[in-house]
Amino acid sequence: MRIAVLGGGAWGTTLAGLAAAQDHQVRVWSRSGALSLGEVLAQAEAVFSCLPMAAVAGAIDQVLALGLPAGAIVLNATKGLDRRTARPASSLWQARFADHPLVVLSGPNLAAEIRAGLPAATVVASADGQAAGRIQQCLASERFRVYTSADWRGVELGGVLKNVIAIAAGVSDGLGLGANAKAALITRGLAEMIRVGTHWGGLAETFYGLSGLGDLLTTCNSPLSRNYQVGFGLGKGQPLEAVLEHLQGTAEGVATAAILAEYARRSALEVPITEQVCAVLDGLRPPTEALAALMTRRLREEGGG
Ligand SMILES: NC(=O)C1=CN([C@@H]2O[C@H](COP(=O)(O)OP(=O)(O)OC[C@H]3O[C@@H](n4cnc5c(N)ncnc54)[C@H](OP(=O)(O)O)[C@@H]3O)[C@@H](O)[C@H]2O)C=CC1
Ligand SMILES: O=C(CO)COP(=O)(O)O
Repeated sequence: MRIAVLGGGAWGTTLAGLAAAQDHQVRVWSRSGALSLGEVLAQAEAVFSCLPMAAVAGAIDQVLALGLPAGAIVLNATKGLDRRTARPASSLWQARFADHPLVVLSGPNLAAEIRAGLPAATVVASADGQAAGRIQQCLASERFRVYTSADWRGVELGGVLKNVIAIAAGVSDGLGLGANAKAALITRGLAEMIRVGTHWGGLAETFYGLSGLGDLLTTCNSPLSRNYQVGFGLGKGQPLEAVLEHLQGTAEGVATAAILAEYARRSALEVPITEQVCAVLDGLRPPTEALAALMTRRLREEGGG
């Protein structure tokens, strides 16, 4: 396949490497790269969008102005929410490229581990099963196992929503709260992800798969995760600005938490962990008080809803 990769960061270069290793023709567009967007898009059969969320709307405008080859598959690998619409990145692509098959790729995929040749699995999801199958064939290898799914909303939202819980898990470890606390946080975080994800049209069962629970476990447990690193720094008492200054790359959960909390307030959705993550990110509450607020919530029955 001829593949255009948008974004020369950690994830773009990693996906480009996986596709190139399967002998596909890959061209990467990044602002500092040698190729223009027009050169990268020319004759592309698939466009892999691996940009940070903040860059997606602008990139879509530029791609629209240049035009996409007919039938080219749009694959979204961004894990974030759009500040203006509170929708995930694939919605922005879908709104402007309705004639193109849309696929989302999401899973427990820390780029650094994949680049080091460690094994990983992911999910490619689409309403167009043929398009998902083409991407599956394109990327699958002995080191990268690719599953398909029809629940593209749920698959994408798993990757988006777990970033907020990963910040909370980092805070928990930064405070030294132990394994019991973190297990509780991850489990109740998954319930929160399912509450929001099903509200937005994902299937509950998808969140128990690789793109939900799988990615949640990876990012809540690995110091390689940028979102976890943000939380860990906050838990250690550092201000957000200082943590972000030293962070290598994008931590989408910081913006996602604020966008989700605002949306949840307007929609009467219960997102207690996200609310506390926001309060800590905004410097309104120290992590120990956020913990106390979660521990002293109204007592209730366990359950996802
Ligand atoms: N890293 C990972 O392990 C994974 C990341 N993701 C997701 O992929 C997305 C990208 O993450 P990642 O690659 O890690 O991020 P990085 O911070 O490593 O790289 C971001 C890339 O996007 C380019 N970029 C930044 N701003 C703009 C802009 N305004 N216009 C055009 N290009 C821009 C960057 O700059 P430049 O053009 O200067 O090169 C860089 O090439 C995120 O949504 C993340 O959640 C998903 C799975 C795994
Ligand atoms: O999404 C990821 C792994 O699946 C990457 O996580 P971070 O963005 O937190 O580094």
